[in-house]
Amino acid sequence: MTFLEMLGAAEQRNQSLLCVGLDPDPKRFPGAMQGDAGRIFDFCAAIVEATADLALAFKPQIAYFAAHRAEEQLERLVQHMRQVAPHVPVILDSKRGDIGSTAEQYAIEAFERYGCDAVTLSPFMGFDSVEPYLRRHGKGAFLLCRTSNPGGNDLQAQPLRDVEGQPLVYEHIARLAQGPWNLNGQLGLVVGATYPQELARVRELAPTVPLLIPGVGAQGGDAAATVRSGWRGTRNADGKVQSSGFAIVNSSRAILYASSGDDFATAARQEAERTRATLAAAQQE
Ligand SMILES: O=c1ccn([C@@H]2O[C@H](COP(=O)(O)O)[C@@H](O)[C@H]2O)c(=O)[nH]1
Repeated sequence: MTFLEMLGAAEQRNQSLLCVGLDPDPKRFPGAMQGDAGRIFDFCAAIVEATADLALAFKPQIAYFAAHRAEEQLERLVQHMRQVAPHVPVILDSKRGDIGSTAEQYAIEAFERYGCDAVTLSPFMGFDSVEPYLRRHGKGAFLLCRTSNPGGNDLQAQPLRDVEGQPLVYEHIARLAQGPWNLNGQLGLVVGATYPQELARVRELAPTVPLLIPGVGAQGGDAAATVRSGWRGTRNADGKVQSSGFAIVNSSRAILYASSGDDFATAARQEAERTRATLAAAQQE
């Protein structure tokens, strides 16, 4: 199964646009786990188990593992996801971007070492830095396009004077992903929920690629506006997904730390259910 086939199947099965982000910060762990980086696997596994039937995708952010020398726990976590949620694709958020020979190694890291289905990439170094991932049959890649942070506009909203029509940088990235760079048909874009107008513009320029959309929850992005701007699927009269719109709406901290008590997994499930329902309601509008 390709990444996009997995995504479509997960959307149907879990009736969800919600990506559960895994950003484990031991300082925020509950009770006896607090401050213990050796419990990263246990914390994340509990979240995965609690949300396996609610998630369209899982997105571990590699920095939260590497910072605590917990790469081996990330390996175990992805294996655990395959056991308890084999239908949910895993997107490694590592935002890699380097020359081709180094990119080959990063592709091995994402797809072989960790066994993920997709990876996030910076397009800043150009096509040859992205190509090694695109040569992987069925594997997904998401290019940073219009990111959710305030500084995203510093570079991404600059006009490209030498390119026809003088598009903004993020508009150019969207066109490349929709067209010439999309070698294996599995390329997508990262666009922040915090900028719904830019999200709508990216969707206009790249109507069929998957959009990974962080920024709802802790960053305050409007979940309903995100669906209106970024989702292009359809539902039948019963409300079931008919064709996938490939909007993958990520929330990390709001779900992970919904409670600081021993009920953290139950609270995470409730927050994931709430967010999934908000997204689903907007799909009916
Ligand atoms: O533009 C971007 C790209 C990536 N991220 C990542 O998504 C999550 C967001 O976490 P929240 O707790 O839901 O705010 C995090 O891993 C970021 O590294 C992003 O926020 N914006």
